[in-house]
Amino acid sequence: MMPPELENTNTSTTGNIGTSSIMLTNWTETVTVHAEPSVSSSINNMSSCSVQDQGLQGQQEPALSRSFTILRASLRPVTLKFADVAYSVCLSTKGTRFTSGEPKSTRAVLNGVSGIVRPGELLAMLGPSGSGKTTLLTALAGRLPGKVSGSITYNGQAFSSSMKRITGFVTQDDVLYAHLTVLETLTYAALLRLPKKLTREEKIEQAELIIMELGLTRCRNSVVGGPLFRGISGGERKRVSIGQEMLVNPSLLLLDEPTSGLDSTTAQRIVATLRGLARGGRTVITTIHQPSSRLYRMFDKVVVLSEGCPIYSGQAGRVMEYFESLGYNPGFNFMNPADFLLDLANGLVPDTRSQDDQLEFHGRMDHHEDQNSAKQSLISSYKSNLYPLLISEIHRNAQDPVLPSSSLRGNWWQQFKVLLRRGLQERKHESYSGLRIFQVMSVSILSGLLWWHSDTSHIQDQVGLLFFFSIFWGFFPLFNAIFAFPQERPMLIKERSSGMYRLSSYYFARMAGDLPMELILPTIFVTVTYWMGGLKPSLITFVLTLLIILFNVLVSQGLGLALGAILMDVKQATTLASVTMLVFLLAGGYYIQHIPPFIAWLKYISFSHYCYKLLVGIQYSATEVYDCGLQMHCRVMDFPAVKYLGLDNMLWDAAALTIMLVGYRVLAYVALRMGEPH
Ligand SMILES: Nc1ncnc2c1ncn2[C@@H]1O[C@H](COP(=O)(O)OP(=O)(O)OP(=O)(O)O)[C@@H](O)[C@H]1O
Repeated sequence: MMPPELENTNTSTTGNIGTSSIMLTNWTETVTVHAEPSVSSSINNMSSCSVQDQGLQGQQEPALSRSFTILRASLRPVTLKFADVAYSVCLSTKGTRFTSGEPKSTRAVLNGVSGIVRPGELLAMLGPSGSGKTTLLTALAGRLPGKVSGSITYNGQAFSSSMKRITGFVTQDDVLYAHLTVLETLTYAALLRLPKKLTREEKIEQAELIIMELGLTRCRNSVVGGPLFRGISGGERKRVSIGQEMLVNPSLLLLDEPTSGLDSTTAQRIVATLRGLARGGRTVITTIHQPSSRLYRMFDKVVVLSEGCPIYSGQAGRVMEYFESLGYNPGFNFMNPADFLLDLANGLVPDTRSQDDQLEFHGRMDHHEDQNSAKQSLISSYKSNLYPLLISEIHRNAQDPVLPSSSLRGNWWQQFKVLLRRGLQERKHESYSGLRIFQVMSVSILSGLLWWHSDTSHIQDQVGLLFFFSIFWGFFPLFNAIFAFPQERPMLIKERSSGMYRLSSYYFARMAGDLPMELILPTIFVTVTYWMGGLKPSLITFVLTLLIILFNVLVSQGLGLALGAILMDVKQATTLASVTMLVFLLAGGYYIQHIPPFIAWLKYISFSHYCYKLLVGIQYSATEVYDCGLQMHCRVMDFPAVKYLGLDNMLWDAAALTIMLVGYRVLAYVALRMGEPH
């Protein structure tokens, strides 16, 4: 038996591209492409066969030609080799009602998988559901948490940050911003990911080209949509996800089930596009569930998995020959090779004693023992026939070009600006929502009416209004900020895993993006309630009151961001925030003035306490008096609620708030950084 991998040792790169004239299917046209005779030359001459070029051929615009030249220069051929890849997951150790106290166990998800994919090749991973395709793909993308044993090399090197930047990874679930349109989604991706040598206009033009290339023109201005409101269709979402990765012109492109849920024509077009991308000098790997024979013919190589073990790894076109040589024959000629492979991976082997009788073949489906022994036999055939040759090929010292370290992204400031603009656009519905404005306005008018023109003769009421300011503007921003990071987590993981931007530029853009609304609403609130409530009619006191409340808002927002980033779970974070705010409310110094000493320290960790103290401190001067009954005047500073606060050293209170402002935000950043997958 001639092993499929070795028979074509040299054809995978040079042969496939070299001699054939390939048909590259575009969404709008079909172009015959003549490929070049070697990988290096195919890359140098990529303009003749790359996908982007098809759009360019018709347009010939100088800006596009320039951007294309830069993109072409940024393409680095990647030879991916993986040998004996194994991966296990820890199963739950908790004793449940069904598994009372079972000892800790692990489960092998991948076991000894090997293969080679070269630039110019499209490799498909096939196997039944749960056979480990996604796990293998994630491992090859350098994104699998935990220890992966065996070796995975990219041009002979381990996965690195420069490799990360030239790798595109399309996950099975589309992670996209719901409120952005297709054009906005791809434009922001282009602005963030394309080399800094390109101008802004050139980057936008690349996004337009991808839209044309993927047949998304009709829906370019439609919003993507999410679970709560409808947007573009599932197939269009999938194409937008693929487009986002295509935009970076990745040298290595990995896709998890890019065709699932699509009609056969759309699926065919997507695979044709992938094949076109491969022929442009890229290394493309995809998992696929049930490809039609039309699709199957477009793959160069396949890896077939059965319960995490390989039963085949090599040339797609030689698969039938290989299994026939082992004595497995589908029985009829027109069977889709993919169906045959999936049957084999499930242990459903045709009965060789009566090959014509397909009823017999399917009649054996229920025989688990037979299936298991068939799988074992296929795995051992792989080990004895394919594995040794594959391993010697993997270890053969081919001249794998070393990847130069690249820094293609824009600088920190550019990333910050793009992320800020994208964030503002995505969240404008939320930030400027009428409901939120109504909520704040109604509370401010209602409290203005309740405290209508209160004066110092009702000092208890006035102090109560100041306490209400500190508490309301402690709660409101805290609960808004809690959602920020848990909601964005999938997007953050996806984009950070591909090295799209720095965490700090994202973090500062997120904070800056939230600021306008976080500051405008309390400003309106305080302006309305302050003057309606009859507080000191002094412009300076009003401005200082406003500044203290805005400061309090920022501290409270920082605490919300930190809780969200640490727990990354909205439910847990809101529970903890409610308890915290309740403690701050009670320990703030308004409701209880005789707190037992052993718990009185609580007020020192409460930002509402400091805010309240500062508000009272600037509202009343040391000599101010109030009408305390029987036509007597008492000093405000002697009023029990004010006296308890001790207003002598307010600089310390301002310093405490400043420390909290910085501390909570640093904490949020550190939590985000530590929560990143390594
Ligand atoms: N973290 C994990 N914890 C427990 N089991 C896991 C974990 N990761 C993977 N598995 C198991 O490993 C097996 C392989 O999963 P994987 O998602 O790679 O399969 P797949 O072939 O991609 O399946 P599908 O085609 O249905 O997407 C599955 O049985 C899955 O339940």
